[in-house]
Amino acid sequence: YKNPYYAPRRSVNVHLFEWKWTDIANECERFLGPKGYGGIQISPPNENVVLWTYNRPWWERYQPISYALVTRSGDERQFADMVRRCNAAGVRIYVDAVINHMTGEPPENYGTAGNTASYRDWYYPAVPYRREHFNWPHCVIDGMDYVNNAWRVRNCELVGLKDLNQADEHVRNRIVDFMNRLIDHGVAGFRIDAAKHMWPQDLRIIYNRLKNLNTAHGFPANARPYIYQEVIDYGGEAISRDEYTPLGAVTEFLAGRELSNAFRRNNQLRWLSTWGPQWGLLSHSDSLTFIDNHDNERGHGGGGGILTYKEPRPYKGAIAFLLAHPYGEPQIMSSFDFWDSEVGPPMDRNGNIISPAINSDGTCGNGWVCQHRWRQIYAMVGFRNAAASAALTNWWDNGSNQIAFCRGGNAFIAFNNDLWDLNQNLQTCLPAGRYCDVISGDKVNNSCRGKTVTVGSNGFAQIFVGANDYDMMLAIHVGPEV
Ligand SMILES: O=C(NCCCOc1c(-c2ccc(O)c(O)c2)oc2cc(O)cc(O)c2c1=O)[C@@H]1CCCN1C(=O)/C=C/c1ccc(O)c(O)c1
Repeated sequence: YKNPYYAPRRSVNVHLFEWKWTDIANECERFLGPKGYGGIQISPPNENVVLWTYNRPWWERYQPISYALVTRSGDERQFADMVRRCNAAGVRIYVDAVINHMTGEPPENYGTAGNTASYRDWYYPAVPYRREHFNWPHCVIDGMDYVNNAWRVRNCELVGLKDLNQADEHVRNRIVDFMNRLIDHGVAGFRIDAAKHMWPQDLRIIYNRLKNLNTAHGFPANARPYIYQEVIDYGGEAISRDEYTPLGAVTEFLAGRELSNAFRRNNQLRWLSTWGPQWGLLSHSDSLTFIDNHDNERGHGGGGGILTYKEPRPYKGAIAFLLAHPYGEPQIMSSFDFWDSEVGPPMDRNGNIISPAINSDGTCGNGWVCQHRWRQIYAMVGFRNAAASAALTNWWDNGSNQIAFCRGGNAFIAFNNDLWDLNQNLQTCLPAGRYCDVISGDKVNNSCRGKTVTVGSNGFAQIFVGANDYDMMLAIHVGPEV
């Protein structure tokens, strides 16, 4: 970093949903590293079922066939190259681990059509998994089980997907071998898909058998993989995310729901002055936060009403708040454009995924949305890095939807979601000087493409955010973004 005392932590993750490994490696070097992103969640890297009958839906990657590292995103060599190049660019790789289940009905493994008693001996020969490695007797989770039968949610099939028995030593060892091979390649951690559907005590045993991170990739000695567990829990279910927080971090779905509500004006922004555990959210160190994810951007996961790229202005506002506030470990969704909840990534007629095109203005084409390349979003990554561990101070609000706060002496942000202008002389907590509003334009060679803010010797500045400005926030900060 330019100022040695100033070591902002890179912390923001981006979910490069359905991206190919070669494209990710390029994106690490040409964009994510330079912009200060901390990590990438990649799509499941292991072999999955091929569902042409549904025209290659996005969720086919959540139906494993084996733990071979071969998918439409690339093969094991390309995977290893991506992890090496991204680590070298300062961007960590987190693997979406689908270890609760395998595929739906394994058509080619059936003895006779639908007669479950005649499964052939080998189910998934490439692992191998056999009949005894799955939960029996056969049962499928139904809606009411989520509310009143924790046992069935764990031991029955999620939408008919063959349900592995993680209490079985052979199953544990196959899963651990798979995850340790990824750790050998240099990954920094895992998203545990469908964690709610596995017993915490089995997960604890599996996590404890994982290797320390690979020091050959720049991790300190004895570093443990960062684990964040997908537990969709809006309350009212038989299973609580609190069963999983002793094991690792948990996806905090309430963050996206509450901030979507607030930035849709269903709740005034002023109430966000107490944002964090006081809102019933997980404790800071347990909480992987996001506005939308691959599932609820399509309306699944019971969220509904979640802000997505389809409503850009409030979406950018909600993301800016998520990144400006010190609470939680935030993750940005980076989507492909979709028109129905099933459609998969842009592909050619042979089913090969089409790479994102990078336009001259830095945005993406070929059907990729690339939210992580939106100026208002990458600017807030730089803001969060500059804010580092500084506390939230000097909260101001106008009693409704105009708010502002400092991050110590490092950064200042103001939001206006009211229907009238914000025009106030506010304490920015920053040293005197001229600052670029990084939301309205990039800072290029010490000149501002967007608004300029002059901070006086008392830290105060005239802050203007018009009700009809292109964006609803203004953000300034000191020091290097990365
Ligand atoms: O209508 C569907 N599914 C039923 C409603 C969503 O239920 C699913 C949940 C789910 C939903 C709500 C919960 O409270 C919960 O504990 C789990 O988690 C999954 C995890 C997987 O790895 C694979 C899946 O197929 C699912 C799934 O279908 C369509 C068709 C099949 C896949 N799918 C989907 O919609 C696929 C959704 C999906 C896929 C991957 C995910 O990580 C995820 O969270 C959802």
